[in-house]
Amino acid sequence: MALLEGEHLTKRFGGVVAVDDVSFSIERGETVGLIGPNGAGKSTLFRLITGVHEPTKGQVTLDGEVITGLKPHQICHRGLVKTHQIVKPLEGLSLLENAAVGAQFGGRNPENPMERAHEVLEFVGLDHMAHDDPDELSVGALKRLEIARVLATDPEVLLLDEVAGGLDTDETEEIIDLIRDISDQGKTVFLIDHVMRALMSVSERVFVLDNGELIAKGTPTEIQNDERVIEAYLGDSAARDDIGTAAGD
Ligand SMILES: Nc1ncnc2c1ncn2[C@@H]1O[C@H](COP(=O)(O)OP(=O)(O)OP(=O)(O)O)[C@@H](O)[C@H]1O
Repeated sequence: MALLEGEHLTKRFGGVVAVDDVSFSIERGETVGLIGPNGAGKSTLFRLITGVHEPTKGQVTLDGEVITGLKPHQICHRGLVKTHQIVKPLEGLSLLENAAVGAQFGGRNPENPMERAHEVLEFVGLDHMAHDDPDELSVGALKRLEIARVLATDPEVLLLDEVAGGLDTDETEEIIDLIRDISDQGKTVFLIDHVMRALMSVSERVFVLDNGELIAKGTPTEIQNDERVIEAYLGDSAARDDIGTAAGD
């Protein structure tokens, strides 16, 4: 049975159909990438899954149970959590305290939040800075702190929203390795990223949204050679070049 399923998900904002009858399923332990041109509906689809938006139609099931209609914190307690695209650590709190807040309030096992916080900071390579102020962090370290924050909740499914965005080459490599480590722990990962090299190299399957519609699903190689996908990106030459380049990975 699929771990995460969307059935006929649709979201309208007035006259805009941001997500249009999208159905998908993701198996336990899979890493799946979600791509699409700007405005395709990727963030909206993630918000329908995490309970930030209610779908106009359709539903999401997690491990066979409908989660549509639940609040984001309730969905988090069921084991599905998303990183924020723009990382804003809690002001005045150390890295350790930021991660501990995730464990304490979002955690499925909230005992010993400080211990859990240390564990996840170590996992993302930041435990040596546990008592530092997040203000001092590089963009790459901030993204890793955000991943630590969600890992602290002990999720089964992680939705990663542009965790490779804005990173330099070395930081991108570190994030790719970190996503692989998360996947190696058996977690299920669904990620949006405009950094094609990162997304294509970690994803077992890729879904493509265009104008709210899911126009393709397949392995990275299938997606990079799919005519409809290439067509969808034709207006965006940088992304098209990225898709082509990533095909060599
Ligand atoms: N809260 C909202 N109210 C009204 N329209 C919205 C809202 N959120 C998204 N939209 C619209 O829905 C469409 C899909 O937007 P969305 O942000 O989901 O796309 P995206 O694929 O995540 O884009 P990007 O890659 O640029 O982040 C766009 O036309 C957007 O303007």
